[in-house]
Amino acid sequence: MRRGFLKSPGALSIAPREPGPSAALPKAKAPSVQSRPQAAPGDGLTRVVELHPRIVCSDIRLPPERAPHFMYLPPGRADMVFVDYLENLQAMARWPVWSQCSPDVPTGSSPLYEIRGIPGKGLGMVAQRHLKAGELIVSERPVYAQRADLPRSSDFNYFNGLPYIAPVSGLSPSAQASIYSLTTAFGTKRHRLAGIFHTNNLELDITHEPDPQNRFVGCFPTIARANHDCSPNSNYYFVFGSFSGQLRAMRDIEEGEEITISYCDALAPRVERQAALERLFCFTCGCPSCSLPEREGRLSDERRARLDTLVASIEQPSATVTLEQLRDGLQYSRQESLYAKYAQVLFYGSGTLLCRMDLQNGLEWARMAKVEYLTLEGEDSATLKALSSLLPHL
Ligand SMILES: C[S@@+](CC[C@H](N)C(=O)[O-])C[C@H]1O[C@@H](n2cnc3c(N)ncnc32)[C@H](O)[C@@H]1O
Repeated sequence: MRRGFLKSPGALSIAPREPGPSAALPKAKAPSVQSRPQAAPGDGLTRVVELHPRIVCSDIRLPPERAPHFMYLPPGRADMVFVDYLENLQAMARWPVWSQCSPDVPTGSSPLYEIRGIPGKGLGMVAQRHLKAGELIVSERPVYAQRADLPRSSDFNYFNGLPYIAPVSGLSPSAQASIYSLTTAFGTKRHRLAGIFHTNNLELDITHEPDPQNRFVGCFPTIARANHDCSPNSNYYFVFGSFSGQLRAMRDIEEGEEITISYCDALAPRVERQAALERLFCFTCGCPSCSLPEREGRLSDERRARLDTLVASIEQPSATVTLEQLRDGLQYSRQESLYAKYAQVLFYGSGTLLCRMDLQNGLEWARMAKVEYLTLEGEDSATLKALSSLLPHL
């Protein structure tokens, strides 16, 4: 099995990403310690490997180089736990980011948003005042993070929760409370911790390699409260350098409006989006795009399908699309209120135009892409930085 080695913060991805699902806050009643699953079932299988920061082997039956280990951060505290191979955790422990800042576990309160009940959706985030496009709504470290595909013994599964019980049980009480306050979409079908992480984890862009075995996910207690919309108004972005998740308004959001992100492939047809949301998050999407009447719904699907084809094609350096087709892509993204796609069309479109020496349009599109990525991802945007270093004069 290929082992991805973590790079120090600062390694950048230039590939624009789609946001994934979200995470949550501790405000509401966290179950009492007594009602939480006890760590006992996994205890006989764990072994402390290092003390500062604390690294624990989670299954001593596996060869040490293949066994998942977990590490508590920042050193001396346990606000976050990371599950990965030992070698990667040891490399990560040396990152300077852990001493640069150690934000408290978020409390969920903010003048920008309120976490409250949303009919038919459980809790959600609601803007407490007008939020401007590009405004940072939440910035937080994950409380739990892991390599997505780790080898496990057959008795470590979703039903008994053994992959999660021991790592979570060593977290600080506030970090544990923030996890246990989150919702699970899977009821009794999965162990509560497995259900919570499967419902709330978001992708962490830790490496710049497009290698599926290097996928990482993490749980952000506040961002997790953002519900889904197929044309979301905010964007989740992982900032590798500070190891934090950020939620930003992609457009102006009115006071009282729900703050939403996308959990699925926004360009898939409506039936496919709905099937994926049912399967992965156990809800039926009733967002405005999914609630369009038959004819408008079909037109929306067509625009998204054309946008999908265009984006797939301009991601290739040898794309042969016309300026007219690129402009159509911008129009479809605007019509579907897909701001992340709008930025992607500008970014890849600028590359396509520059490649065929259309300097005037290519540079203008690159300039517009910078503006969009600043709005979507802020100044730490890897795409923004890549554009700035390639075209510093823009
Ligand atoms: C990451 S959580 C979002 C926060 C969650 N509503 C809560 O109470 O903590 C994902 C879960 O929220 C609910 N949810 C999210 N978006 C929804 C939507 N558009 N319609 C209905 N339920 C939704 C589903 O139960 C889903 O499994």
